[in-house]
Amino acid sequence: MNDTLDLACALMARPSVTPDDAGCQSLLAERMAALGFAAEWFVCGDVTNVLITHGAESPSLWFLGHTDVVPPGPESDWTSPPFAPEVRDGVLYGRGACDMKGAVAAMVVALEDFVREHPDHPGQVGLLLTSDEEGDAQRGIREVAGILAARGQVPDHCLVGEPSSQRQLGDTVRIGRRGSIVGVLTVKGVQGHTAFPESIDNPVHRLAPFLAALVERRWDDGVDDADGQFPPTHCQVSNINAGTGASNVTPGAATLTISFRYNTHWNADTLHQAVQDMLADAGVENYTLDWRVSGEPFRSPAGALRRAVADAVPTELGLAPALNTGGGTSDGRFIAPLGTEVVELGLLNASIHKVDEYTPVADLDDLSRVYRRVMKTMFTAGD
Ligand SMILES: N[C@@H](CCC[C@H](NC(=O)CCC(=O)O)C(=O)O)C(=O)O
Ligand SMILES: [Zn+2]
Ligand SMILES: [Zn+2]
Repeated sequence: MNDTLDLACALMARPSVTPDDAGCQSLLAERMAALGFAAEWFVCGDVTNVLITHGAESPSLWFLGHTDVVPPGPESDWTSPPFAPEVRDGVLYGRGACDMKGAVAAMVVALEDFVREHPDHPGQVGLLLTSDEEGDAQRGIREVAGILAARGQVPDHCLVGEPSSQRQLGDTVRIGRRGSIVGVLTVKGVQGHTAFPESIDNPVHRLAPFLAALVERRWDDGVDDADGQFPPTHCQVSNINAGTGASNVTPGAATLTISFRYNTHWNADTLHQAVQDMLADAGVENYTLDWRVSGEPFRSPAGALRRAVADAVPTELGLAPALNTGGGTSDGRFIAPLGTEVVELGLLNASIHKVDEYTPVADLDDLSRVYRRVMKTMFTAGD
């Protein structure tokens, strides 16, 4: 019997593609109610959020996770069906295995074990879940954080379970995240016959010098200051679209999607301006440029949670984690601005969003033990 594995499988069997929670959160809330946890629901449109807590005082430590998963793509590409979790050679396969139903199961089992052992613990432990982390993230933790902040109900510490580990469970802990913005640039032109260049205006050709400059640009050298480090800012083209399909017709417009991951040298406004300046330098005039800000960079100052994690990982897993701000962004970006200490530790990230997503089965219990030790360190004298 492996409680963490069983619970991970029960969650993974529910096809909770964003924003559908598919009953994952009520499964957890009902199960944890048996140990005296209280649940508060935040249903925001088609997004389900829940805060499940035990204890009512300060200090508070909430785990933060999501029950939604990205779409699996064609099922025929998977070795076993994405929503029929399967263990092969000690590895659990299925959508959500590492991102992040496995970590949610580890959190729940850790919380249950901790409360069973310390029913009268000081402070508050909890679990905040959303079904809109993988989507546009408007009505998930962003909205709940606003509601809680208005009430003054802000956690002191928050442990996010996104898959931070690279090669070995616990080798990487996130202590902040870069900012993320997406720009959609549409360069306008005049469609026409390729044999008559004098009567056309090819937007792909207009785009080319800008694209070359964008790809070449070194935005900064990263940040290394008293508050910690950030990797360099970079920009990736994620989509480029133009053309009618015909080989002798020039397109009327070309569209480029660019994704910036940036450090504190920049903010959304300064990046917008920098891209507009580059467009002007490249002679691109007839265009539209729409931006979506996913989140500004954040770093969490060192506190009791970071110390507890930095102690729990070597104690339980026998290795010292690297502390960094790499990877994508996370829902921690909505919690950190409340003044909460945010630290992130989760499963291996090698297969996130991929076909045949997986996690080693042993990592589920190992992660749960780390989470439990963090609570013991923070709320009891430890063991
Ligand atoms: N869907 C939202 C937020 C996107 C968040 C996403 N985060 C990850 O993939 C986490 C990976 C990791 O743990 O490193 C991202 O960074 O794109 C949006 O688009 O705003
Ligand atoms: Zn995730
Ligand atoms: Zn994800």
